[in-house]
Amino acid sequence: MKIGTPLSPSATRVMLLGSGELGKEVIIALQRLGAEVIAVDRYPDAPGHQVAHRAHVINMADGQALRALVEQEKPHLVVPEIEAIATDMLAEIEQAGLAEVIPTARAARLTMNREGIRCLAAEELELPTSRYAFADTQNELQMWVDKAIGYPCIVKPVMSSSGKGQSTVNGPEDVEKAWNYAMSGGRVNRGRVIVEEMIEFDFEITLLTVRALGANGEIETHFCDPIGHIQVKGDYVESWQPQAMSPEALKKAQQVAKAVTDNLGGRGIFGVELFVRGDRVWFSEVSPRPHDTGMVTMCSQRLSEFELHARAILGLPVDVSLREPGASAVIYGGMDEKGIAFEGVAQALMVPHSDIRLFGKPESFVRRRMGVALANGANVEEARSRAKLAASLVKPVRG
Ligand SMILES: Nc1ncnc2c1ncn2[C@@H]1O[C@H](COP(=O)(O)OP(=O)(O)OP(=O)(O)O)[C@@H](O)[C@H]1O
Ligand SMILES: NCC(=O)N[C@@H]1O[C@H](COP(=O)([O-])[O-])[C@@H](O)[C@H]1O
Ligand SMILES: [Mg+2]
Repeated sequence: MKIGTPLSPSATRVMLLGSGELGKEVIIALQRLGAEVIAVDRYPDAPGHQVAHRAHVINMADGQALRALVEQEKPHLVVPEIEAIATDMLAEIEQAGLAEVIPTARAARLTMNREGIRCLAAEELELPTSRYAFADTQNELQMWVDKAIGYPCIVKPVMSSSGKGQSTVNGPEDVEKAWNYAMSGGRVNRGRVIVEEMIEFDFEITLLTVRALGANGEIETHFCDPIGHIQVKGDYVESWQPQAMSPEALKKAQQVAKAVTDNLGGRGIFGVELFVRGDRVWFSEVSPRPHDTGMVTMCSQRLSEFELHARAILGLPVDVSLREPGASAVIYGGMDEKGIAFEGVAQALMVPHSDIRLFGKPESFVRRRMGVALANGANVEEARSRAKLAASLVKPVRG
């Protein structure tokens, strides 16, 4: 990979597929390393569009539109930032040698559908996961719950993220509602769900795992310190780093992460989601890209997960060391409105060792993530309370 100045023939050209809050930070990190970056998303003025060299709006699930744009822009690297992409076309693009897909087109395909990654992890790699089954109808769902999964359990569309369409089923009376909710919340209406046994975990973590070129030119695997997080309705609201865990559980978590990321291959960062109880560890899912809970690394690590991704994909050395304990807390839109404003920013920034990131999304929804508060502390508890306080002081108002 060549490092040049943007628009020069030696610059590495990178196309981000998805340009939300995570992509925006990857774009900035890439540009700081001399890359030329093209941001693509489904709507105009997405956060990453606002900082990239060029911006495009297309339906990324439309394979032909995707290929046409890749042929037009001729990126060296195509970097998926969301799951809902025409992954068959990514494979064609990779096969035809039009661009390198990060980390690989196969990783993007396997992780966009819960069925792909769950079967790989549980059946092929034999990693510990919750019990699970797939269903195409409400009757089939009920049958699997009765026969194999039991109550309580969790129902999710096979293609969804950030908790969309996900619900907990506590008894037979909840099954119909969960089925209907999954049908309305799936990304592509495939009419298929996964039902999972509810794991009673002590805590859950994201283990950021980086595959990067080492000094000898071979891929090396690096683990960041575990990130603890809290999810509400399947969407993250708070995260912190480091999450304390037993040496045994940490070892198992790293083994699981290594097995999954070795199999998926390529270069870049992965967010490996794991449930932990005592010394037991269950694999939940993996993002072959920066993870929302990893936004905490903007204040807790020497290099954020975005800088690590940028370095790894450009073939540069990485450093996953922790700088100091940190935490993040989400700022939601709280209203359905275009062009909102924020009050209380000054008050939020008066919280010691705090910072905020407002993503610049042009439209707010009640549960849309519009920003995040970050904070450091002498320990995770102090960082968490500061981040939560700072987030609570930022008040979205009608613009
Ligand atoms: N089998 C399970 N047992 C216990 N909790 C679960 C289970 N499955 C999901 N959860 C809870 O729901 C959260 C979201 O689930 P999951 O990660 O599968 O959804 P998602 O929509 O892919 O989320 P994201 O895209 O934000 O990662 C988990 O982080 C966890 O808190
Ligand atoms: N859990 C996945 C995740 O956090 N993805 C992040 O959210 C954006 C979409 O936000 P939007 O739905 O508000 O447009 C994505 O582009 C990505 O940055
Ligand atoms: Mg998840």
